[in-house]
Amino acid sequence: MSTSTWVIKVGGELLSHPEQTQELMQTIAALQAQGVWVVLVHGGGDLAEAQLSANGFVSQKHQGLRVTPAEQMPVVAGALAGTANKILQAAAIKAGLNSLSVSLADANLVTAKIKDPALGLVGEVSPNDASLCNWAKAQGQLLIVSSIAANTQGQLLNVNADQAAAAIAELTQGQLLLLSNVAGVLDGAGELIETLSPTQAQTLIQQAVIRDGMQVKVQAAQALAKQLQQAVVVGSWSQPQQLLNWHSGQAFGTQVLPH
Ligand SMILES: Nc1ncnc2c1ncn2[C@@H]1O[C@H](COP(=O)(O)OP(=O)(O)O)[C@@H](O)[C@H]1O
Ligand SMILES: CC(=O)N[C@@H](CCC(=O)OP(=O)(O)O)C(=O)O
Repeated sequence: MSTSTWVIKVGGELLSHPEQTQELMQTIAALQAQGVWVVLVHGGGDLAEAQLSANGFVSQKHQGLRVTPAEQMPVVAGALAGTANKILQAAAIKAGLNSLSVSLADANLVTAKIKDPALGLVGEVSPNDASLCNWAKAQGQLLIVSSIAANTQGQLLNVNADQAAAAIAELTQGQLLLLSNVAGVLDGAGELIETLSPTQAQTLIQQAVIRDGMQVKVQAAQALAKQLQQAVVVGSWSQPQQLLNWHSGQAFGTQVLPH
């Protein structure tokens, strides 16, 4: 059986739904049995927000990205590379999956640099070394990846998890699925957009119909779709069964098209 690679990204809100988290892991086990190797990239924005607030910090977002001053980085790294990453690792173990939970800073997966000093320690990443991925794929190990990176100056960087997932999909030449707390990209009337071309996306962003975190998501999806010349799915994590249906050819969510 030939093995295909899927990079599935889940937004942090999933972590507040343990039953759905478990269902997702069971679905990943079923996909693996059908010859799909999965990398699970995760967010954890809600958790980071809660931990920052518990530590007396006020956190701000700029165009969907969390401004991350150096003094807030230990808390953000703890929430994302620690709590969120290991909650998912534990859920994978419960589902009987053989898995390894790491961050973008591990195994030279990516190179990272500061995106814009005005945003603090927010990182921008490019794919680098696929050795760990190749090994994990050969072993049939699920890889769980948090979006904490490090630059060559030894600074931890906070990377938007959709951008992290796009870099890992480029690294592995995998199919990217960005799963969030909404059915997909919605139009001005709140209806699901089934296919989204670059021109349509540009218009909807200009009209602020696509905004905040969804704008970052759509732009990451578009860049990757163009790079790999294949559609990227933006859908919901609430019905993991859709992933199995998708494997048998049934579309769900929004297909973000390369052209
Ligand atoms: N056009 C749109 N369609 C769907 N969601 C949108 C749109 N514009 C903005 N959003 C917001 O984007 C959110 C998803 O992005 P984000 O919060 O970053 O999710 P995640 O944490 O899952 O990556 C939605 O819950 C919604 O509030
Ligand atoms: C720079 C930046 O915005 N980093 C994000 C990383 C986590 C993330 O993207 O989480 P979700 O997928 O749950 O939104 C943050 O701190 O929230």
